Amino acid sequence: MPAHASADQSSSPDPSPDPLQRERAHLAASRAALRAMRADVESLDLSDVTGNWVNAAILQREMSDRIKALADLAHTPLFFGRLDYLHAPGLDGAGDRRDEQFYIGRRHVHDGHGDPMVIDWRAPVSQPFYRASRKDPLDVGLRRRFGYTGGELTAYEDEHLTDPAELDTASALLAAEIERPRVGPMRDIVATIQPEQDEIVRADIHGTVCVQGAPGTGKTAVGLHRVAYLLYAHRERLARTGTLVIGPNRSFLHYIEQVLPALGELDVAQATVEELVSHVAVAGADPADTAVVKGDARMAAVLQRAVRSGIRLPTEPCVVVRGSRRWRVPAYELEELVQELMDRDIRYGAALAALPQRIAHAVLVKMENGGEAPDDRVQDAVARNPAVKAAVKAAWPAVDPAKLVFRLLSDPEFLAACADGILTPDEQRTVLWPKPPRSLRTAPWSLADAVLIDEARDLVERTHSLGHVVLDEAQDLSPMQYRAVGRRCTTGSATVLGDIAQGTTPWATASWAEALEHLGKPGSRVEALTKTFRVPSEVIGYASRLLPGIAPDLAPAESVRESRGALTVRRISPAGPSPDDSAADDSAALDAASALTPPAAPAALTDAVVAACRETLRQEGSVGLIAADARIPLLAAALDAAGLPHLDPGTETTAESRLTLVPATLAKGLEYDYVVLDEPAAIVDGEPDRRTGLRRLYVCLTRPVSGLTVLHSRDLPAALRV
Ligand SMILES: Nc1ncnc2c1ncn2[C@@H]1O[C@H](COP(=O)(O)OP(=O)(O)OP(=O)(O)O)[C@@H](O)[C@H]1O
Repeated sequence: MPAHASADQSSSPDPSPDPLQRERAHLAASRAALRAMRADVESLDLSDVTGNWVNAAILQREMSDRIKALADLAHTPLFFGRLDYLHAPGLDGAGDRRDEQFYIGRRHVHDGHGDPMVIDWRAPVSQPFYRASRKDPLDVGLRRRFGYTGGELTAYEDEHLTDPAELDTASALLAAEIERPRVGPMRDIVATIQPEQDEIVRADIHGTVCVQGAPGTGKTAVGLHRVAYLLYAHRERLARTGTLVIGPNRSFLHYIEQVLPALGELDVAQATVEELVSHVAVAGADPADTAVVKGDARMAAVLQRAVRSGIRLPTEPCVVVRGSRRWRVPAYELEELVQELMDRDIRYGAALAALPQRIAHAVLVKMENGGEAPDDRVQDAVARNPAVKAAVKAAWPAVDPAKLVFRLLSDPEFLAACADGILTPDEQRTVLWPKPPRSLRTAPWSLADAVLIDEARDLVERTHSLGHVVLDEAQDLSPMQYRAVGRRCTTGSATVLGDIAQGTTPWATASWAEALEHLGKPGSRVEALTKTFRVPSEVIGYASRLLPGIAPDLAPAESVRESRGALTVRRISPAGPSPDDSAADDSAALDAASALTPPAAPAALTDAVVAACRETLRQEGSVGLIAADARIPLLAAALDAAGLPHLDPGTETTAESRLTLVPATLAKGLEYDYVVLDEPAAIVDGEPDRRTGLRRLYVCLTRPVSGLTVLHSRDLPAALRV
């Protein structure tokens, strides 16, 4: 692929013979056009068009969003690619210009005549930028990628896809983008989306897509670009129905929250599962075995019974007195009405709202038979009659979801009645609170309890469903949590992203087929991403040694990074680092030696970790010190004592502050140029079982982009010793 980086600075009249100058001229003209578009919007006078203040406020907001979207961000290139078609393509998305050359960028820019200067990356005409290949050029003669330095267009790279003489070489610009040091929040990848990723980004909105991807294969990036794509392709529909991105915790959401705004999409909600089900304040945590049972899909059946447990078939008639007359609906007729509602597949609350109307209707029929001519207003009045209300209350009592779950968890007899044949007696004992709380307010609600309440709420009243939901780190959800997410997209679709090998909850899913079933999207397609953009080969090779033990069905990822990455595994003896301490394979010998020596004093390890952080900070980019949660306070104090400022994972790294101290349980989804990993054995021990511990370690080992330093005083897990 011919690459060009230098410009001929000659001042020849436009069009310049130097292609780079011509491209710069197009960039300057596009920027001017964007400024003009923005000025147009800013100068619109809304005073005539807005009939009332509500409309005015809405329009004003739309306008200010549009003005924001039209900002020319100095460090975000306006276009990053060019496609020269062999023939004029279908004009969909390209305005009415009958040209074969298109500049591809983050947003659409047109000139004063309405002719496109830059085409949105999501338009159909841009798609071949991501998909065209020598094998299938998709009518593209030339694909040009642009390189920028500090907002200046400084290079370009050409691929003549139909030229058999041109060699197929790797893109240096793509490699540079992948290798670029990471500081600050996650950034978009629009310029370098890969074909297999693009397939997922542009998948049809009607279907749910599940992506199994190894660490760093771009699952999160793909999910976010997919939302941006869907908002472009189905803007009106999704503006009505809404989109939501669900992530594992706030630090993670903070890390990704800039990506969609950078793509011009400001209106996407982001939440954790906990936030979705925040009907009660979560104050407690369940022991693992309790959480597993509470998260089991069988709990849905228990709740179904519990919600309906108060229904009673009437045995008394309902007598309505109106004026001087009494109307009597006999018990058998009421029973039929209740039975019919029980048989129908409608929400408990909808049936509760329908029953008084049904009874009132029965009264009205009797009135008509008695020679009266009642209208709808009479029916409403009868439905509100105290006798009808009392009959409804006796047959179909209102259900408060939180109270219901409270009762289930504190009343063994009620639980036994609802769980009979569904949960074993042992399981029932497991879910009961050891000491029933006094009141709803003082109950030690756990996240699993909040999910149960959410399920009960949905049985009473249908949960609002969105147009599209992206669920990241999906492997960690319990079946009941999948159901909670699933009911938020019953009428829409979902993008489910995860990695079975990174499942670190006791209820983590064993298979995507099962997860999709619980989500209510059985049989959805599952795609695999296997090329890691983050983790260098040396490091992914090392971490993948854990795979046979933690997810035997998964193949190791392949790294697309140019740099093999630096991997150092060092045992710290009580006296300090061992003399020979550079490469991974040293650890086996060192481990063998350690059988004779007592475990290293933690102080020596901590000193070595602080020294490694200081050393690593000499290089450009971000540094993450990842350690077992229990070791965080000690390490924080040691870093403070050494005068090394450090951040929490939720805080953005900046050029001045590049070191983040990361508890192992918060490392998921994050990445750093360099990772210093403290005492793997402590990370494994931090989890309730060994497999989960090793999975947590796998997550931690796969956070670095360029280098990994593992420091340990205790033995490494066997798979990592050789
Ligand atoms: N096509 C691409 N071009 C350039 N960079 C990419 C591309 N795809 C992914 N990346 C980069 O690779 C890194 C990992 O991506 P991402 O975090 O989305 O992976 P992931 O699969 O969600 O990882 P994990 O499972 O570890 O959470 C990010 O820095 C992302 O920007």
